[in-house]
Amino acid sequence: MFIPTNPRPGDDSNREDPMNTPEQEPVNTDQHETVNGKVLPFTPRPDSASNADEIPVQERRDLSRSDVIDAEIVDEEDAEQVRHPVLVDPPTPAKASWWETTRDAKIRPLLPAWARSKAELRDRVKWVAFYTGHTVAYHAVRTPAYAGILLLRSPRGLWRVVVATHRWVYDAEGKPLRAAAVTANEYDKYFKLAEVRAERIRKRGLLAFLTLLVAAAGVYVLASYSTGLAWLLAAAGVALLGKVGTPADKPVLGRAVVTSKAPKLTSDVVVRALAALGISGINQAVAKGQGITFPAPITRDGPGWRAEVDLPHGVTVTDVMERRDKLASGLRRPLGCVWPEPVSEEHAGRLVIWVGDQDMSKAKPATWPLAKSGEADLFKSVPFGTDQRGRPVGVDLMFANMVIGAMPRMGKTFSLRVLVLAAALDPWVELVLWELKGTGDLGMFEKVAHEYGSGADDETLEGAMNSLRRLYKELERRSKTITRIAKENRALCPENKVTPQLSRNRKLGLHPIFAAIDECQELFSHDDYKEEARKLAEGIIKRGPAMGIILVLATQRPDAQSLPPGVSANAGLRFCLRVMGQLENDMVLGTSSYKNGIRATTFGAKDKGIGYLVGASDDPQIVRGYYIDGPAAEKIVDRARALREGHGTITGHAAGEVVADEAARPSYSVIADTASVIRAGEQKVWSETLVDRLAELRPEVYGSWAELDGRAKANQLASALKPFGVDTLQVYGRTEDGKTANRRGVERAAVLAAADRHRTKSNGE
Ligand SMILES: Nc1ncnc2c1ncn2[C@@H]1O[C@H](COP(=O)(O)OP(=O)(O)OP(=O)(O)O)[C@@H](O)[C@H]1O
Repeated sequence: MFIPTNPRPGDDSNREDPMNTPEQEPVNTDQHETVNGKVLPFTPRPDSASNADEIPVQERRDLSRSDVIDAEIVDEEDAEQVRHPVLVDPPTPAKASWWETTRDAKIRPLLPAWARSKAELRDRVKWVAFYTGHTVAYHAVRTPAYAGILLLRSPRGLWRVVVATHRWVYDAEGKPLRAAAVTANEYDKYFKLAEVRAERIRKRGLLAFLTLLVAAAGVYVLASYSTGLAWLLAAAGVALLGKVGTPADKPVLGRAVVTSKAPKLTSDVVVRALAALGISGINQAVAKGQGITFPAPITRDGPGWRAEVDLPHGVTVTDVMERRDKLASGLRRPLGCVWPEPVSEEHAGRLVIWVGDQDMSKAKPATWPLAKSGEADLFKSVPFGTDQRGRPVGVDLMFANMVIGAMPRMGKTFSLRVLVLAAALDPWVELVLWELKGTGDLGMFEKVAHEYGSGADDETLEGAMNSLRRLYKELERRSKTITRIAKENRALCPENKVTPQLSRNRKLGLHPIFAAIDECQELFSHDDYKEEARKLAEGIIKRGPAMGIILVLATQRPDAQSLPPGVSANAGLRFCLRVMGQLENDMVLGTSSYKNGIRATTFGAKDKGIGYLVGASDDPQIVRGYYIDGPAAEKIVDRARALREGHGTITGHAAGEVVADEAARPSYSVIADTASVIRAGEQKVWSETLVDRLAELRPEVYGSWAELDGRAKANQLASALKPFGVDTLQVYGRTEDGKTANRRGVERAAVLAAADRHRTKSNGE
């Protein structure tokens, strides 16, 4: 299409009124023929343009009006440009070459998704093995019943065999033909058919007789050879006759596995369901018989069907997502099976509808990949749950904070527990855990937590506040350390934040800190603490991620009083299980989430542990957190404790210290610290080695010890441990360069026993 280059209003010099410019050059019509758009008659026709006076006045007015239809006024720079139209539509590009199109093409994977995922493949193999085993066992148990049924049905089978043989020998199939020949008085034909029949009876009779004879002789020979074989033959014969005598509608074998096949998803069903949503854009398009297209075939995808749909122009995926219940009704499937979602890399009208065979809440929960073995690394994604299709979903906790919100009893603590378990299985992570409901839901973590408290009383709240204060102060210390390192060696700290390498260097004290507060509303709505808690949490949530401090807040009352907006707005990860209203939904998932169709209000009472997870990937995901009950969590924590003992990272509460009030008490004890730095496999350790480790653990306390020489280090530790009843002794060992040496050291058992005594004493005080 062209833009007619109209003159500026009031610009007489450029005015292109045909009445005023009779001498104007005609436009080159050849150019019009070459373009692929609509040509506007923006100048007088060539044959008459040379003489405008020949155009009747009315026609000239019409022409000038038609010039501006569909047009846009553009600035012309000079009169020359006025005469030449400007192309609006770009010229049709030359066809892309094979090279260009294939280079941008989507490469389809060689193997289906289930064959590429180890977990899914293992799952399938397990299922096939279970299925086969179960089927065999099911039928084996019923063998006597099957034998009885076959025996009962064998006489009928024998009768059927006799009748069928008789009909075959006596040519029963030719009977209708012979009868027809008789009715039609076709004697020749009848005689021919009769001859054929006689011949058949002779041959078939002989064959039947010989077969019977051979079979009888065979059975007689085999039976006289062995009685066992005779019984076997008899049983096989009876079973065969029983099978023949079985009515078609009453099979002998029952069904070991009853499958309820989910209905197939077809394009008709999808279009019908979309048309029933009451979206005018879809309705208009469907009425015209166009508008909804399927860019890819509808396929099986995991345990369900996947349809990719291009919605009509102007209709967005959000329009559909916010009507999920209506879509489910249109598809005639339970709500928990229907999951519309956008495709972020495509346009806003590209919709994927995944329809599961089974309601998500009824599907068997997947096992947490770290449940039996393995360590976690918070610098990498940790397994959190599975999506609707059963695919694992992980979260990157490092450099993030998280908010978990839900109505009571919907799975908030269980979801938090999964994250704490992952953090516990990373031996370098310091755990700071406060459960302010007082039910002890996180009690199993006492063995590994640096700080722990459970309760709704003032003392526990004060403890939680102290933790926040400590973490807030820790931000300062860490930021100074990071700035110093970045100045000294940029390569060590390129992004001015904690790196895995820095976090492992215990001298720097930059190890990850995972702080979780369950039922955080107790702090944020407490009359005395709310202001300070808000300030501290906001500071930690904003600055903590870069410093390796992760704050996870869980609440069953996600409103402005319970979760200050400054805190919730800065959380990178959000998990919202069932909530009652738009306000709570947006509080946890972020402003406008509800409007955009991300609605945790659509979850039902049975959707425990299922929620919207935002921040873990480009698009919000529906995730069901792994289900790990109390006893299973206990076992995992035992493993985590052993792991931490091996790395010498049992500190604080787990090591028997009381770290509730930093200001009032010393936040360490040398016996607990010594116990924590002796590794699980070490029976005896040199004192100087322990002093070096203590200096790494708490540089501000033991740093000066590490500067002493070997003998002085041993003396220092000996006098520090003496009050706890731990004596030093001579220990044989090897130096770093492999030489044997006999130096002063301590016995692990003695240190652990003394630490235990100290802990009991402290708790009793
Ligand atoms: N991922 C899950 N899969 C299946 N069931 C779950 C899951 N998570 C939690 N549940 C069930 O939901 C129940 C409530 O969970 P949880 O104690 O975590 O709720 P909550 O939201 O913390 O409750 P409250 O607000 O009272 O603390 C559990 O007893 C458990 O049976």
